[in-house]
Amino acid sequence: MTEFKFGLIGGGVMGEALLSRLIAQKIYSPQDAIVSEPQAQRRAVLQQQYGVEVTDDNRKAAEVSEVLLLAVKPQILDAVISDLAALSLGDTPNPESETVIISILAGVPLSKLESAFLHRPVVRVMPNTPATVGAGISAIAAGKAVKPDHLERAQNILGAVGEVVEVPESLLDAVTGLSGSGPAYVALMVEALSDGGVAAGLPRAIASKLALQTVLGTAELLQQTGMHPAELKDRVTSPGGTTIAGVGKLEQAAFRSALIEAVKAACERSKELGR
Ligand SMILES: NC(=O)C1=CN([C@@H]2O[C@H](COP(=O)(O)OP(=O)(O)OC[C@H]3O[C@@H](n4cnc5c(N)ncnc54)[C@H](O)[C@@H]3O)[C@@H](O)[C@H]2O)C=CC1
Ligand SMILES: O=C(O)[C@@H]1CCC=N1
Repeated sequence: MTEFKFGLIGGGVMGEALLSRLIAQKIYSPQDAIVSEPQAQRRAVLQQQYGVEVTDDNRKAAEVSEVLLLAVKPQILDAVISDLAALSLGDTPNPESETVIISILAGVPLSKLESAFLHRPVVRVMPNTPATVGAGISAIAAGKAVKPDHLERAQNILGAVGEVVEVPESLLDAVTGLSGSGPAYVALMVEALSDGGVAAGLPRAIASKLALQTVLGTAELLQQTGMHPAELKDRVTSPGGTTIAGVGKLEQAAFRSALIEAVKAACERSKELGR
């Protein structure tokens, strides 16, 4: 039997985001990766695009993997667990050859995964879609059976797609509400800024370019200088000028409160999904 090293269960949006970067960064070669995905069309895309082996049999992927990444929706987890029930998953006294299970499922607690996978090493992770271009950020929490070698394997994988922070598991729902879901909030903002530019008379292509680069450049400036966002806002707002007129409108529309509430709502939904 072929020995794979990286098994992906669920070749959807986030699974592909991680897979694509791991292959591009040569963390795993296509021959060392296998994806289990029930949709034939998705299997064909993944096989064609990345040269990986594909299957519709979760057990096949799990059996041959040193790292098994679970990337299905939380609602599908029970089906996956029953597929993988009783698999030995590298059952060995040597922790180095034991399969590490990495779950990126929003909300699903380590305790559920550990009891389903017979106390195997499980790492719970919340990544985000900028992982596709190596600009992701993942928060990770290690399960009880995770040894340093296992954690290193998980960190190597996530480190290849962006930054990694370790947090207590109790904070992962909050992470989900902020950085896991955050790319959608930022994408809405870029789209709305572009719409604003069009409303003010700019051609769409120029408005979109200005909107995107403004978000990118502002993030870069804050990161490189370590400046507090409030200080940057103060620097941009000239007395009696244009920016304070715009900021006034944002405050009137409760822009900041909307973002705070969005993060809180997504955190709550993550908790619900885990119940
Ligand atoms: N999309 C995102 O930005 C992020 C998603 N996540 C988590 O990643 C997981 C997947 O989310 P998405 O990629 O957005 O969803 P998705 O729906 O794009 O991908 C899920 C994939 O799993 C496949 N699937 C369905 N049943 C299956 C089964 N029984 N066995 C194997 N595969 C099966 C589906 O066909 C689909 O391709 C979720 O648990 C989500 O919480 C985490 C961080 C960010
Ligand atoms: O929307 C979701 O449920 C997933 C988890 C974080 C981002 N996407």
